[in-house]
Amino acid sequence: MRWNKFRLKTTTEAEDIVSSMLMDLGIEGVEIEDKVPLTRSDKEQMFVDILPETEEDDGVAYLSFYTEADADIGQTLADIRRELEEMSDYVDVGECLIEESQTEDVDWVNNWKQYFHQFYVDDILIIPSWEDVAPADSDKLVIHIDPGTAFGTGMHETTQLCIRQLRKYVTSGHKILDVGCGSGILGMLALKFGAAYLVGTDLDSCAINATHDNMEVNGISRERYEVLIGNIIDDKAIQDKAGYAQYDIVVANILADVLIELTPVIVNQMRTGGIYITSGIIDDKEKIVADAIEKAGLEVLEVTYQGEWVSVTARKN
Ligand SMILES: C[S@@+](CC[C@H](N)C(=O)[O-])C[C@H]1O[C@@H](n2cnc3c(N)ncnc32)[C@H](O)[C@@H]1O
Repeated sequence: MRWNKFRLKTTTEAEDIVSSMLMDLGIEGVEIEDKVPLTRSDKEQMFVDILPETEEDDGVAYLSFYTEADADIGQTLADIRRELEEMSDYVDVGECLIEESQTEDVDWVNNWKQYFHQFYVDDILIIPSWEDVAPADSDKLVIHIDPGTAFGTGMHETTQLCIRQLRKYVTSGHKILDVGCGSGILGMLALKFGAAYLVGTDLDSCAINATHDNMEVNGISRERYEVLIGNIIDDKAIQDKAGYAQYDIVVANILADVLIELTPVIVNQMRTGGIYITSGIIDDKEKIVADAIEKAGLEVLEVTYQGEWVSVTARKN
């Protein structure tokens, strides 16, 4: 099946109000292209720390939406033009040109799966939940994973750095806190390495279903873990739910700037002697993260590297 694509030229000033007008008229999703720099919270969700150089914001925004190729949207387009006309009395809606084109039917949510195949992190086999384990691998430590729309296939260098540190430091009976759990991959592996209980937390509500689904596929029962959604950095309710002075290991694979704010808070969740495993640190931010960790009273034990990414492991003495 093919789709019709409509691309409306407007302004960054009007993009939010025009998007919501399109949704009110029954358009189910709007793609926004503009040159407005990403906010800090955009970057945290997207896990990007260095951005390509972009052109300066010129105030122009393009809003695209799609309809089935045979849908008659003549009335909707007329309604959109009328609404834009009315809006132009109080906001600069720009040129309001609407270009129409045809596009392929691509399942954007699942398209990436064709590039995700089983792979090893040392001797751990990480396998998409839609692939089979070969008989020769049946004796291996296997993790089945489908991150859904959350982050965490295991392919990213920062995830692998954390996996190796968890393997090294988790011992039987440990209680683990996984901050920024995404697909649940790190907590799940910690449980496989012998941990007794896991609390995962993330800002992104997609992490809940992704973590539950992955735990189930890997045979981990709900009594062994829980997932909390919210920002543990400043949400006291999440901090209280996670509990204080009780984690043997806290793992956080999040961007450097978030780790700097997280560290002085999360130190309260750790028990004395507990280990803090961080990654998500691009190489030129190694020092500022290590400094923040020391400033929070932790002793840096190890710094490990993969590609341009860094992991810092520390202990609360
Ligand atoms: C790089 S992903 C890590 C996912 C997974 N743990 C892994 O290692 O593959 C970072 C995750 O941290 C989450 N995140 C960012 N800031 C956060 C915060 N303040 N509290 C909790 N989660 C946060 C993001 O939503 C994202 O899911």
